[in-house]
This record gives sequence, C-alpha cells and structure tokens, in this order.
Amino acid sequence: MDISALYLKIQSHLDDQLPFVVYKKSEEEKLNCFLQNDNLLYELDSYNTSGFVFAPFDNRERTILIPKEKSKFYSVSITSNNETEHGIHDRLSYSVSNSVSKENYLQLVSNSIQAIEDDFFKKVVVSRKEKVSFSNKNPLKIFQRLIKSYSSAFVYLWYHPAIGIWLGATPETLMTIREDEFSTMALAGTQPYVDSLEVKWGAKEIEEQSMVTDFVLNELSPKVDRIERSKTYTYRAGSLLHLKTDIKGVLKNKESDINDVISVIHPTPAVCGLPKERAKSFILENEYYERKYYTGFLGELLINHNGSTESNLFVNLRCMEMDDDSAILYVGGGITKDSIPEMEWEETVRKTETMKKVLY
Ligand SMILES: C=C(O[C@@H]1C=C(C(=O)O)C=C[C@H]1O)C(=O)O
Repeated sequence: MDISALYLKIQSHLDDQLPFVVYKKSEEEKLNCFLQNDNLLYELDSYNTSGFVFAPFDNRERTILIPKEKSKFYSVSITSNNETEHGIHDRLSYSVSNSVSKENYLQLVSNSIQAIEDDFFKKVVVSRKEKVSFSNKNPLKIFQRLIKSYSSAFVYLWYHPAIGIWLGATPETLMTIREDEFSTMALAGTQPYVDSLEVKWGAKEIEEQSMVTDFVLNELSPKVDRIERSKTYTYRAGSLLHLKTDIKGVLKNKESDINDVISVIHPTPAVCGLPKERAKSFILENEYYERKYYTGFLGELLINHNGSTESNLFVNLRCMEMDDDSAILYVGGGITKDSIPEMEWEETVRKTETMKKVLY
C-alpha cells in the first residue's frame, strides 16, 4: 500500500467514527497505523497486552488501549513523491483565547515558588491550556504538517469517538524496551532555538534537568542492570532547545511487567516534579484545569518489529485536543526556586508555537 491509499483508509475510518492512531517515530521514514475494527472503548487492564496505549497524566483516570488483536496494523514508508499536498495549502483563519489567563498563570507560578521556599517540594511542573478557534480544518492535514515540521519528534494523530482527537509532536521518550534492553531520557530546561546548538544554560535549567536525571537513575537502579548515562547535551525540538541526558540499561527481570517500570518513572520530574507525590497533589489541586492526556504517555506496547518484541512509549507533550471548530493546546514548564514568573509565562507562549505553526 502506498501512503495516499493509507491516508484514504484513515480518512474513511475517521468518517465512520472508528478509533485509530497513526504515528511516525523520529528515526523512521514510515508511518505506522492501527485501525480498530469496532468502536468500543478498551481500557488497559494489563501491560502484558499488545497494542497502542494512551494514558492520562493522572493514573486514577482511564488508560485506553487500541488492542492489536482488535485492529489492523499498517506500516507504510514515506517517499518524498507522494508524501506531499493532500490540500495542505488551505489557509485556516483562527483566533486565540487564553483559557487560563496570564494573570492566573503568573499566580500559579508564584504559588509554586512559595511552596518550594516553604520546602514543600524542590521542583514542580505547572501548565495551562489555550483554546484556538478556527474553521475548515482536517486532522489528517494537520498531522501531515506536523510530520513535515518536526522530523525529530514522535508525531501522532489519535482518535476515539468516546474521547476525541489528539495530535502531538513530542520530543520526549518515556521509555523504549526491546527484549530486555531498556532506554529512556531526562529532558528538561528550555530556551528558544535561534541559529545554533552552541548555547549557554543558566543555573536554573541545569539544576532542573539534573533533578530529572538523578531521579530516573535512582528509581531505575533496583530494576535495571548496567545503567549507563550519556553526557548532558543540548537537544533541538523545533524552535526550542532542551537539555537532555540519554539513559540505558538491561532489565533485571525480563519477564517483569512493564507496569513495574512505568509506575516508578511516570510521571517523571520533567512533567510533574520532585518529590513526585507532593508535586502531583499540588498540580491536581492548584492548576486551573484538567490535564487529561497531556503529560500522560502513549505508544506501542509489546509490538513485534522484525522478530523482537518492543514497547516504545512517549510522554505526551507539545500536543493538542481538536474538535470541529477549535483546538486546545497544552503547555507547561518546570518551576524551581530560581524561576521568574514572567519568564515562565514566556516559555509556555513559545511552547504553544509548536502547535500553532501547523494550524496557520
Ligand atoms: C511540560 C512541558 O515540557 C517539559 C518541561 C520542560 C521545561 O520545564 O523546561 C522541558 C521539556 C519537557 O520536559 C511542555 O512542553 O508542556
């Protein structure tokens, strides 16, 4: 099947209101797609199932699975010839309204800094949503634009009639497991990309990222042997730069439930805070909205690729929820004792650009 035929299949699945996910991993020149055969909502009850998982930030909410055995799976290479167009030039008129006002966000950041000064936690990641109204948009066209714009991201379009449409281009891997090989990353700290990766990082960013690295190494050590970490380096995600450390090792117990590993690292201090439970309860009580699937995770669970079983899970960042006439963009940032509220606001504004760029 070529890519145009796959897009037609996906479009008719969407028209028929049947669940699906289509996605591209950063290192691959192909699209993978699960088209679910029925319109039921399957909740994940065990990580020993195969399929595509879609998990919320708050693990008391339901985690959705598109089960492999209830769907057709396609993997189609993207060739430069037929990757193009699909009416990509229709311009969308749109308007933005701040669903969480700037004033509220500044207050939330100030309250977070105060809680750090009161020793309630060391770091917390707070966030907000922003609604963008428009007319005439097609989720598949937005997906195609995302693929073209963010070649180094995990780009996806996910749909379930009972939940809605989500799209994203995330720079962050939650974890990859191939047989017993395990890898993850610690990603935090943000500054705009201007024209170079040779940038200076402030003490605030260095500290907030190293908290993530230390947490991941610490939490994983009972479960993973031969842990190795890379040097911390500057990583580009679209028009933003982050600090990143790669971490890998070998699972001590190959048969252990992936859930074991997920429960210790999700949500990481890159999207929640430290200590985890305190930061999480602060977020749930103090943010002015519900994160839903933003800062949750998504991806392939126990899928056979070329003879080996893999799970490839990503943190749901730089994402949006979309309906007929609007999109809701979700953005946040890490707060430490050195945060400056106005700059934290600016950082979220820059992060909204990842999605706004493809809505123009
Ligand atoms: C929370 C987000 O991003 C996270 C927070 C970052 C930061 O605080 O600098 C950087 C990358 C991500 O780990 C987001 O994009 O919404």
